[in-house]
Amino acid sequence: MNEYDQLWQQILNDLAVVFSEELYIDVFEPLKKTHKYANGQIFVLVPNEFIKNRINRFYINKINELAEKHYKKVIRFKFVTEAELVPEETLISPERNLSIKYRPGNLNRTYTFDNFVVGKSNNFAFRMAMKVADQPGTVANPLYIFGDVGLGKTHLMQSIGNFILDNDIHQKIMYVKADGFIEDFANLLRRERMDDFNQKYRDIDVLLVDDIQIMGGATKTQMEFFKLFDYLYQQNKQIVITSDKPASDLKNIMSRLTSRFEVGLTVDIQVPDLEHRIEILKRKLATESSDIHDIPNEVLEFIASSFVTNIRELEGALKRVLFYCLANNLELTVESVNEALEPLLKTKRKSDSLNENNYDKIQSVVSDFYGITIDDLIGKKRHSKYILPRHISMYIIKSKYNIPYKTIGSLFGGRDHSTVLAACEKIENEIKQNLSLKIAIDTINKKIDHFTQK
Ligand SMILES: Nc1ncnc2c1ncn2[C@@H]1O[C@H](COP(=O)(O)OP(=O)(O)OP(=O)(O)O)[C@@H](O)[C@H]1O
Repeated sequence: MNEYDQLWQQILNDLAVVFSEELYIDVFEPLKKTHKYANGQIFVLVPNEFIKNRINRFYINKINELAEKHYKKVIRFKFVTEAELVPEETLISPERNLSIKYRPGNLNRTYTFDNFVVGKSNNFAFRMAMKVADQPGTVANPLYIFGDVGLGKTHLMQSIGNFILDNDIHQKIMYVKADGFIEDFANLLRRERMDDFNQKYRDIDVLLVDDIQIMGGATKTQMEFFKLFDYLYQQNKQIVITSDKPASDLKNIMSRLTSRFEVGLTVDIQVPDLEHRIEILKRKLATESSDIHDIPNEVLEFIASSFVTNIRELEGALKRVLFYCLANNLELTVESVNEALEPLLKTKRKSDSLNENNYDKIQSVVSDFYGITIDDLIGKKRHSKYILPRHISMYIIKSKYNIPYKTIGSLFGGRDHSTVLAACEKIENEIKQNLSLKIAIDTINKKIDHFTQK
């Protein structure tokens, strides 16, 4: 018996106690085995629509609650009839010629909830994404996911699409990067093929738009996107958007759009801590097709400590280590891994130390400009003569280097993510209304450019 059948058996035992014998025999007894497991869902085959509807209407919440109790992880049960198990391939027209990796709607099938490693930094985002996928269009619309580069926004967004498609293969999902949308819209203007455009974007159930910040400045595209957004929203079609910043921070995106983004639910993904990064490495290692499936802990720790802020880089480092050690027949030790990663680490060290020097320079230019000491700039004093320069320095570091808010916080005496985020937002908003502040920051920026280019 596999683990999903075991879990189902435990749930059946509980259901037999919770419900009357008559009901149990009618509804649950025929459902002996699970059919398959995919992307966080266990499928159970039911004999007919009647039983399926009965379970979905009255018992599904209890079943999922028991599943979480026994399994200790988020998992869902899905009850399907034989007729619903149409193989996906039969629904794809041959001319679409989709590769094995991609599914209808431009979805990358490798991005699933299953292989998304959950930790403190992404737990809330993950849970909300699961809820949205479970009940598209009803729980949170739009779902707005933001976070720094390479932290799993696309992965989570596409997991939603894959989950919905696993549930109902007839759902029409459309995943698009914002630049793809801009291009489609430009083609539409050139060829005046509004019907094609509308069919692609309006005749859908779920819209997933990645990296919305790229739409900044593309005013006509934004106007078209605004119309599309309203059209889908009015019909309760689920919309999911990702971005590298909160909606209120988006530059050159019209406010009627950003305010729409804020109507739903905003979740963020932070930089994972060391333990979480090691867990990600372990899970990636298990799926790598290399012969190496076991790496000493100290080696994993070494890799995870060297690549902190971007999971894409972390994955790349692991791949390089595996190839390098296999090709050179090396044992996986910290020394050989260091050797394998040396070229990557060298470039990283160079750019990190350049940037670190530049953060110092920014702090020193700002404190000079306002006639305060660096200690007061980064310290805890709450007087306004220190607070404004402190906030300005944080804002300038974020806008120049786009490093995580938490990292900026560490440059200012260990302040947390939300303090830095609030400071950056405050300055960003004030610049719009306060001309003298804008002039001051322009002047500071010129001085910084002068020093950092030396
Ligand atoms: N929690 C996670 N568990 C497993 N893999 C992850 C996780 N987070 C990110 N990844 C992996 O890291 C890589 C980068 O993730 P993804 O492309 O989703 O990041 P992103 O935030 O969308 O980046 P960008 O801002 O560049 O668009 C992907 O291969 C993804 O599978």
